[in-house]
Amino acid sequence: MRLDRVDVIEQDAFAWERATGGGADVWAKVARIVEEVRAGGDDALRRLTQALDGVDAPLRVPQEAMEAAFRGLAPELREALARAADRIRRFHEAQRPEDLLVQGEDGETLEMVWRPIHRVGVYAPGGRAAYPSTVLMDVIPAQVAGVRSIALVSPPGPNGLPHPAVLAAAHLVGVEEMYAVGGAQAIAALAYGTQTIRRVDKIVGPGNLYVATAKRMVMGDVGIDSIAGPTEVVVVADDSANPAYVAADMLAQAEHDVEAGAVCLSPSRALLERVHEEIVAQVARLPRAEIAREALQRHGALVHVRSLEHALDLVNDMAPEHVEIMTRDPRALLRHLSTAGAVFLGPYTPEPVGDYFAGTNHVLPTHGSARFSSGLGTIDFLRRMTVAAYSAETLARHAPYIEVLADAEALTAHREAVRIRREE
Ligand SMILES: NC(=O)c1ccc[n+]([C@@H]2O[C@H](COP(=O)([O-])OP(=O)(O)OC[C@H]3O[C@@H](n4cnc5c(N)ncnc54)[C@H](O)[C@@H]3O)[C@@H](O)[C@H]2O)c1
Ligand SMILES: N[C@H](CO)Cc1c[nH]c[nH+]1
Ligand SMILES: [Zn+2]
Repeated sequence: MRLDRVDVIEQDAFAWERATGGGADVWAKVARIVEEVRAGGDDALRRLTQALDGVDAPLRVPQEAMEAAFRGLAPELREALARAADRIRRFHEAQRPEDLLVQGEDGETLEMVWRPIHRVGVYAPGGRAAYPSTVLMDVIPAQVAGVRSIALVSPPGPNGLPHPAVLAAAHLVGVEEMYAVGGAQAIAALAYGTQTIRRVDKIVGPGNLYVATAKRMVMGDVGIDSIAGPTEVVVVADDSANPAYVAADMLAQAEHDVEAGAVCLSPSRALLERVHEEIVAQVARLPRAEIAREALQRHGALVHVRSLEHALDLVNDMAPEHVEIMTRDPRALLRHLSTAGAVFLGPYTPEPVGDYFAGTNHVLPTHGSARFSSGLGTIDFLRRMTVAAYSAETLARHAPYIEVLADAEALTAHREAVRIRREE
């Protein structure tokens, strides 16, 4: 999107310039970092932290540092974090899935039971901004699921420790294991382990392109939640929308990162022109104006669509992280919407309510990965197992069919494992 003149484009000309998801350069750089950590362990981690974060910091964050940061927190921030934590906990408790038991017609029982993952690594970003809210979003669902071992990583600031608000949030939710390391090197350490950091079973949490690319690279050796990279918002608005609200919400995501994306789709050209004016006026007042401007220039668009239905078709193709619907009847459009990380309905549900306080999770799939994955939730920290139990009578009833199927695959030992029991 251009900011120096009104820039509204037609639907047919729209191709979303979303963050590339890394590209060959980022992929190659991240591959080098991951290999360096695998081969060099703690020494490599500290070398990379020195090179990329400009500080040589001990890896383990002492418990006292978290406690001291919590004690030093401004009372209003402490209260806001505590209230947000309660709300996030309640919504994630409500997500706990039930075990399933099916009593089969031949006497067998078939179950599906949920078990927590043993050990998870969670990432809280800390490069361009500090994210204490992400500590809550990562850690609380893991605790609700019953995960026994949680390792939190976040990049160090100039004093060698993560930002005080991140440390304080970690103390608030009872984190016992934290490391001052960020970027791709932190993801590699969690995936493969070092002398200090024990490897985990799954890594969750958002981050910049380096973090998101590293998660893609280690996936398979370790579980990951989703590709939660640079943030994105698509606002679907009609002529009843307030252009100042639309602009404010686009800027709220654009200020995260030059790779962030912000798009408005509307059948009203007049609204889009007003949104453009508002963006130009509002961005100038932001401390992070430079980041927001660059993000909008790279990945921003105001798109004139044929109808609201067409707007939703486009959204379902884009599969963005966040969708806001600011129309006369937002709920009526919801049933046409299938593919987004999180949805915010109506003029009084700006996306930052979900970033901080509603109780829904702000760790969400980006770069089109909402096509196949969802935002972080309690279920991401659980595994399911099926359980089958037969009696002798049940086995006798099923054996003829199993034996025929085993013969068809020429797997004689399979047939014998069943037949041997029929002869008891
Ligand atoms: N999708 C989501 O759910 C979600 C939620 C919150 C935040 N986010 C995103 O998280 C990101 C936070 O980014 P950030 O940069 O502020 O913090 P970050 O912690 O993700 O990244 C900082 C780290 O990146 C590494 N790094 C920086 N430049 C590098 C380079 N040139 N080469 C190699 N490594 C480098 C450094 O190690 C640094 O510690 C933003 O893009 C934001 O939009 C996404
Ligand atoms: N909008 C970001 C991605 O969902 C999350 C966030 C954290 N703090 C502020 N915003
Ligand atoms: Zn945000």
